[in-house]
Amino acid sequence: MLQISKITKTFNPGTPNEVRALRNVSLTLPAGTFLIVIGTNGSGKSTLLNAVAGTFYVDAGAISIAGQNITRWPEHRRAKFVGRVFQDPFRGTAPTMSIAENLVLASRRGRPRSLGIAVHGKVRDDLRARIRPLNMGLEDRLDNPIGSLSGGQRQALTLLMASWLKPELLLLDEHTAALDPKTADQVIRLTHDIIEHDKLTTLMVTHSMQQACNLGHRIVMMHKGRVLHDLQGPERARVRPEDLLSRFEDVRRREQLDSSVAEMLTTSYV
Ligand SMILES: Nc1ncnc2c1ncn2[C@@H]1O[C@H](COP(=O)(O)OP(=O)(O)OP(=O)(O)O)[C@@H](O)[C@H]1O
Repeated sequence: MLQISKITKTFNPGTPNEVRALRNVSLTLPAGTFLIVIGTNGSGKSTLLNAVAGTFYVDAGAISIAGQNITRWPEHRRAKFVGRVFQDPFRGTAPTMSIAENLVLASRRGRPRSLGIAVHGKVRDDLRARIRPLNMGLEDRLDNPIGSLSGGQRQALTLLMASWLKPELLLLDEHTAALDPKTADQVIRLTHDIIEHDKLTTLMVTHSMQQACNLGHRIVMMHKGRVLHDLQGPERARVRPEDLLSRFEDVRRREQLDSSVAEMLTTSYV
């Protein structure tokens, strides 16, 4: 269960570069909920994920995971509960270490690193069995450095590693945006299978309305640091990509109207 209560985050407060990235955002995700986050550029989607992961502390409000208030926990302490995959396939893995070594480290998240990375015998067999379902032939390349893999192969492994220990929360930030369409589809199928199989509570940011409609249980649309729409139940079940696009169009029209009104007001006062 993830509970976000009235969180706010302002970057560069009191300066000309001030950005109110999150304004009083509240969300409750019962355990096992797969939430898709969509929204206009700069609406606060990544900031929301960063706030939950502990990249920074929020200015106000509270965040709890599995009943524990983690609002003031540093990022490394939250990492035990949170698995994460970024847009950039080059983040999240150690490029000079082998596939096997990376996987062993993922399987030990939150435990001392001084244990050494012995990868032989049964451990190798277990690793092979875990990565075979990716259907990328990586089970025969356990000793290859991760840096030698393609972006899609790396992203599939990063996803596997992030979900290895069945985290309380999985955060996916546009994790297929840098992949070609075929590889993106493959990683999305894998995403669906892992989340369904392990019933992981998940927040996934995407700009693809198709992905938003095909995946998950609930869709939140953000705009200017706020949750503008929260589609659940029958409303979520009915929604189509074109419906979501028309909601974006509404936002754009309202923005245009607001700026025209502001212009008119400014003009009439000069
Ligand atoms: N570390 C930071 N310092 C200053 N401003 C930031 C920082 N992180 C985000 N912002 C600003 O906060 C706002 C929200 O950014 P965020 O990255 O959360 O948007 P987003 O919805 O993920 O956008 P996009 O869809 O374009 O990736 C933006 O105006 C962004 O420039």
